[in-house]
Amino acid sequence: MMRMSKEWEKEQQKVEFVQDVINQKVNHIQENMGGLKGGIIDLRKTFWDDVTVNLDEPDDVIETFTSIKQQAELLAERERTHGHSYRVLKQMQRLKDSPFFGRIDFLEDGENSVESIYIGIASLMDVNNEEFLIYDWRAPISSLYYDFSPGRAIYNTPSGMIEGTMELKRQYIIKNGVLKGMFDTGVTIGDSLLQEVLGGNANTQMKSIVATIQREQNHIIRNEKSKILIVQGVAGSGKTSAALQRVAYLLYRYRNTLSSDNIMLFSPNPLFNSYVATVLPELGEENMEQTTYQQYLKTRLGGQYHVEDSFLQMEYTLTAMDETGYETKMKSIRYKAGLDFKTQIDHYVENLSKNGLIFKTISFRGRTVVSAQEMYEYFYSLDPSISIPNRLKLTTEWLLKEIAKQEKLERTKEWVLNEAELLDKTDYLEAFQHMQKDKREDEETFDDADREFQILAKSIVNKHFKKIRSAVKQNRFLNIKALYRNLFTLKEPFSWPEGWEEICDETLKNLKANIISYEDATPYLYLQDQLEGRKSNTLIRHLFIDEAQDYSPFQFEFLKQLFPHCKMTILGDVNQAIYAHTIDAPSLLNMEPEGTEKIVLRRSYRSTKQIVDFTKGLIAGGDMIEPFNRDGEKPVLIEVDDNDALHEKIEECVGRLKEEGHETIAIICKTMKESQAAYNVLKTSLPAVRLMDLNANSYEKGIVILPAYLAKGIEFDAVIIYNASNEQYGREYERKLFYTACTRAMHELHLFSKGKRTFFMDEVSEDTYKRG
Ligand SMILES: Nc1ncnc2c1ncn2[C@@H]1O[C@H](COP(=O)(O)OP(=O)(O)OP(=O)(O)O)[C@@H](O)[C@H]1O
Repeated sequence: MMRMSKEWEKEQQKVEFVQDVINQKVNHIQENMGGLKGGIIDLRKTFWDDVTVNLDEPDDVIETFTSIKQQAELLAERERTHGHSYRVLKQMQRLKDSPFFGRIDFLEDGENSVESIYIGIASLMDVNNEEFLIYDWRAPISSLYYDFSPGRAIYNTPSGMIEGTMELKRQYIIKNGVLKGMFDTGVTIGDSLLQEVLGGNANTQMKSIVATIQREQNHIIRNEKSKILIVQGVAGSGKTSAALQRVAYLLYRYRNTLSSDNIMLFSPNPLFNSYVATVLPELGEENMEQTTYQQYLKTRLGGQYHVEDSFLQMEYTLTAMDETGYETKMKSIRYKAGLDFKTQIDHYVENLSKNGLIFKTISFRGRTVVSAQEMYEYFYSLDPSISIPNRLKLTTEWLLKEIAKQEKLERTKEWVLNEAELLDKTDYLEAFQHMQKDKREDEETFDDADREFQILAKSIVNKHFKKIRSAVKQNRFLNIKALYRNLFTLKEPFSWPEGWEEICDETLKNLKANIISYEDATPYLYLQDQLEGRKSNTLIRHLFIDEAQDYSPFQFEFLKQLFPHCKMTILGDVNQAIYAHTIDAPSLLNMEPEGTEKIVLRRSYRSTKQIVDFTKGLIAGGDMIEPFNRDGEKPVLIEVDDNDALHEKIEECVGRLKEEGHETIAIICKTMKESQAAYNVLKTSLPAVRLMDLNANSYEKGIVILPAYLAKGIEFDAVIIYNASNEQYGREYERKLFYTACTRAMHELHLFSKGKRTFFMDEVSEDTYKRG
């Protein structure tokens, strides 16, 4: 660091100069906004003064409506302008604290002066709006900062490549307008700023990384060409970070055509959603839509079934080994995750195109309106070359007509008369208003009492039929439940997976009880969409799938169908695949459909070199993982004999970690069951400890106990593996879960084991950890 040198002073002056400009601009905006705000308040107060309300004649009504509309538009326009100024103001305020984080001096070929480019989280022009004082980190020229060290350098602009020489690359730490640190980067010097950033405490909210984006991450962030971008990145390599900065980049690059509503992120759990929620707002952008796959399944199936939670499925697969039916469930999970099952469904649908669809009779007050048999005949009388979804549409139209006929007949029935007598005041009034409206349309005069009854009858019957009509419009006359069930009674299935009969029994039993297993939910919806037509989402134009290794090939195909016109960014790590359906299954990270580009990230930034050296020994192919050079203590393994000793040692360890200033400490267990048991004991001696459960959707600093699958994607200053024994982690299948848990640690990793430690450590070199 070049403390207090001349350069330092010059840069501090630059900070102050920029702040001055910001202040002038802020004042200017605030003055304008003050007026605008006053205007809006006045307009709201006097809204009705300028509106002419007259509802006597139809023409007057139209006029009134137009006048209200005009006034509302005026208000909306002013509010929009106000909103925009407000956002700019916020941006300025953010810039003021830390106006820039980087600088490059660039001599473009053919030019004779070097230009100093300062880079920050947003652009800033000088007071005359002529020159850039700060360039947005997403501007084309800023990519030089991320892609090159001093020397020859090149960047891409919409009008072509620009080449030149970078003479200086400098990084800054500026807090509250004061320059705190400054580093010049030579070709061989490591990233000092990154050291500084990574050395700090873990946060309960993810931070933006714009000041230190690494070259390979920049390729992900700025990729524009690929329809599908696949990122295989080792634990802690910045996949999630890259994904979020990429969202910010796309919003900037396509700011006229793309908004945050057009971007969606599938994340691993609700906790993760809150963990990443502040990154984009910090960069001055709105958050994209966020959901979990589970949430999506629940939205679509929750009304009809009890949908098994993916985490409960995981809990079962990790704890129920001794229960009967366990092997069948595991086989079922694997088969239903695969593309063979998808092909099975495709064949089934093909056959259904000829015969075999199952319909539900529509009845009203115990009588049949249209029978299932009639529907069947109508459907299959249609031209077989028309697709099933289109034939269903025609059937819907036909059904609506049949229902309308029935509805008319119903109006003279006895029950209608009875119901009319029981109507309360509001229903009566409603019907009466209808009558008034009808009267105007219809010039003939009626005896009012007679007419009144007719109208009432119509309205009563209409009300009852409304439900039927809406059900028909939603294709509820098609019996998807029965059709899915039938897949498990097929005499000649396309493929016979191992244990098929037991799988069928198990599935049918669940469906009968209105339970849909996690592994059935996707195939079920896929079948439904094949029959009813795809419910594709056209609003979303960029889809991000984080922790993609956890998706089955079937789920991925399904997602592709749901978002057909989308560009996709798929990020994950094959070594963190923790679901039963991912064992031996081809991961979508290994797939390369057409238009795919794949980027591999090998460098791990989260953990110290010592932790990475240890964790890389836990998995096959770990050698390719490169630690970022940041030092810390070696991981510690402590083997104890019994529970009492285990808890005593853990308590001691937590005490020490707290003393050392670690703010987020996680005691990671294998399952929720184990977490609960650990919590019950530890809560007396460590009163501050908290248990994170499935419903947790945010976390705070302190000591938490949680199962590994909930710790996915997030990080802690220190991680304690609650029981790394061979008894607890004794199946090959749990290796990746164990690896995932250990890689959550930034600074310290402590493994406790009741009895002998897991065999996953057999291959780990003894010099990468200490025994305590
Ligand atoms: N270029 C960078 N500059 C600063 N910090 C970085 C950078 N890249 C990654 N990090 C930090 O490394 C940590 C891990 O990043 P992130 O969570 O994005 O990785 P990941 O690949 O999604 O991890 P995992 O798969 O293990 O969940 C975070 O603290 C992040 O801020």
